[in-house]
Amino acid sequence: MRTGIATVCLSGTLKEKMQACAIAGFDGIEIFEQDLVTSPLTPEDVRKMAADLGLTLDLYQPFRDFDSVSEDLLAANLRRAEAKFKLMARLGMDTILVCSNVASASIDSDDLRVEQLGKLAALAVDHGVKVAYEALAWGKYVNDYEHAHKLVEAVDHPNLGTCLDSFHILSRNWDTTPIQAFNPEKIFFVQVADAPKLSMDVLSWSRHYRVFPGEGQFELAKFMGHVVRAGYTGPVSLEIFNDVFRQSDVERTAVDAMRSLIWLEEQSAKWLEAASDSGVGGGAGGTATGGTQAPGRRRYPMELATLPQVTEPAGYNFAEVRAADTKGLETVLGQLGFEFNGRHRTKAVQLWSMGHARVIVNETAHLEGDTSAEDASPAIAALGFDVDSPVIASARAQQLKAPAVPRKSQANEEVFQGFAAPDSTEVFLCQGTSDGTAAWTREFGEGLEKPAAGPSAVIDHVNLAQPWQHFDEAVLFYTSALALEPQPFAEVPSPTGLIRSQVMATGDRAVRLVLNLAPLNQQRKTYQEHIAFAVDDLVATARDCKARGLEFLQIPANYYEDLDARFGLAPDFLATLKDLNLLYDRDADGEFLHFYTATVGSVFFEMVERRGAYDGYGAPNAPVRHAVQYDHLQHR
Ligand SMILES: O=C(O)c1ccc(O)c(O)c1
Ligand SMILES: [Mg+2]
Repeated sequence: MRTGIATVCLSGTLKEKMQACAIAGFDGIEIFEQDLVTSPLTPEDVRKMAADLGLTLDLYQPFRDFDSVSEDLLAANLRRAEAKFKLMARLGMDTILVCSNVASASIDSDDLRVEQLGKLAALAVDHGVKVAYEALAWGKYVNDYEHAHKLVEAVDHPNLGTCLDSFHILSRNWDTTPIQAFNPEKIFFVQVADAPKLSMDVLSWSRHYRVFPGEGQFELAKFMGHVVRAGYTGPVSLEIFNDVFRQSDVERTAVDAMRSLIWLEEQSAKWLEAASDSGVGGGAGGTATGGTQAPGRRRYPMELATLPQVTEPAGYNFAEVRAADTKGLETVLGQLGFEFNGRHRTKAVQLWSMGHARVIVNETAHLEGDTSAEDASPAIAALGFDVDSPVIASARAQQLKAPAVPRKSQANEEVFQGFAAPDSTEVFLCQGTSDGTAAWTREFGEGLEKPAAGPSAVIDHVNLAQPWQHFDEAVLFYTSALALEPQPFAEVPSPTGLIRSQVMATGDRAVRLVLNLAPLNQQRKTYQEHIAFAVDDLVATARDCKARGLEFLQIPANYYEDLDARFGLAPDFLATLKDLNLLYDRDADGEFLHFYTATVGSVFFEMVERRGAYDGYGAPNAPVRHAVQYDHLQHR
């Protein structure tokens, strides 16, 4: 699959954008007109720079408001087009995107459009240009890709084809199945964009909320499957208008973009395989030679590369918290009922466990070198996940451009494969055992081969605060590299604003990772993150914790009045909840009891009990937690 990206996706100057695209490994780019118009580079400079960087210049865009106009306007539009065709010759580009008219269209006649697009195609021949006509979702008369394609077919000119843009198609809920019957020679270009499903006008949605594939909710693998079945072999190019990407670090965004295409390529191949297995659709493609598909699979002209295959992780192996001064953490873990299992033979780390929940306390400060007080305070540094094959999972992550973080180790010590997540949390790939133990724990203290005695517990979920500019990147990262499935996101009110909360989970919920968008204007170090442990009997656990002197997050009395109003709880039970600062939720699936500890550095802990098939996180209680924590921060 040939990869591309429109310069409009990225921040910086045209030169910076082009360099970032080359570094990220794109085959080609779309030049968004404004990036050229505002650039000090001559078209010849751009052409040379692209050649030097190994980038093809695949599409010049956009050319607006051409069709459906009066005679006078058509003449002006053709003159305008000719100027762009000449410019393209200097750039060494041969394809231009013409989008359907949104502004000056005054005549609703397909016959007229066929005539006018025919004139444009005839002019294009003289300049060696190909015109890719795109139906904008908000086009005045042409806003449906099948309509645009029908016009192209009617013109029937070798220099006129269509541009398929997944956003315009999927935002309108158009069925993509007809694409597979398109003549591939008439598909001049394919643009892919994902988006969260929002209910708003489609223009604003498109201009501000597009995201890279895998970061939104569109069925892009299916869209691509239909494109591949048609027999299309041209570039698959990202065109993402997004307010955040446009102000984020350009090289980093380009890598995020590339990751999304690598992932989409794999997902498209999988979709095709599954669809042919289940006999879904037929399609026009499938006669071609070449391709990297495994034997037995249907072959298509577009080659789709695959990745090392991973299944979802089986569970958390450990969570690691790092602090220069570990006293506060040790105290809280002890009060929660964790057992200290000793220090590592060679590293400055401690192991604490409770049932199958393992917490590593790393005694080295967060950053090496000059460490500020905040960097030295406790923070979640790493997560270990049980996977079938750490080597395969690591290979996959690295092919998805995740930076590797090899863990230093000595002879006879388990070597963890690891990589850095977008928020710099280290993700380690471990091999769990069926009884829930971990072999590496023998490297600690006296040797710990069986789970510690005491209450059974597991890591229920981990909640990581994500810097605002990396949130979408993180969703794609955990989806693509770790096979976690994004759940519908929620917005939680807090005193510092609405906090976007996105659960990433395995199908069996053995791994639940909650990504919270940290409020604006806060440094990473002041984000609060937490690890939640599930126990069988929360009330008993809370009583034990209280007896050991644990500092609970204090829940306001108003909360319990509201709880009683909503659920009509038995007075004894309500009194117990209130006495122990427990929170409660209930839905059709079951009940949820939980409590939080006070915060140490930027970390706090949660204990939960899930009753029945309760699958949530006590969402109605989250605003209470945020408000109390905010209050504490103000007074500390
Ligand atoms: O928002 C727009 O105007 C616009 C322009 C060009 C495109 O290819 C597109 O998909 C949207
Ligand atoms: Mg487009």
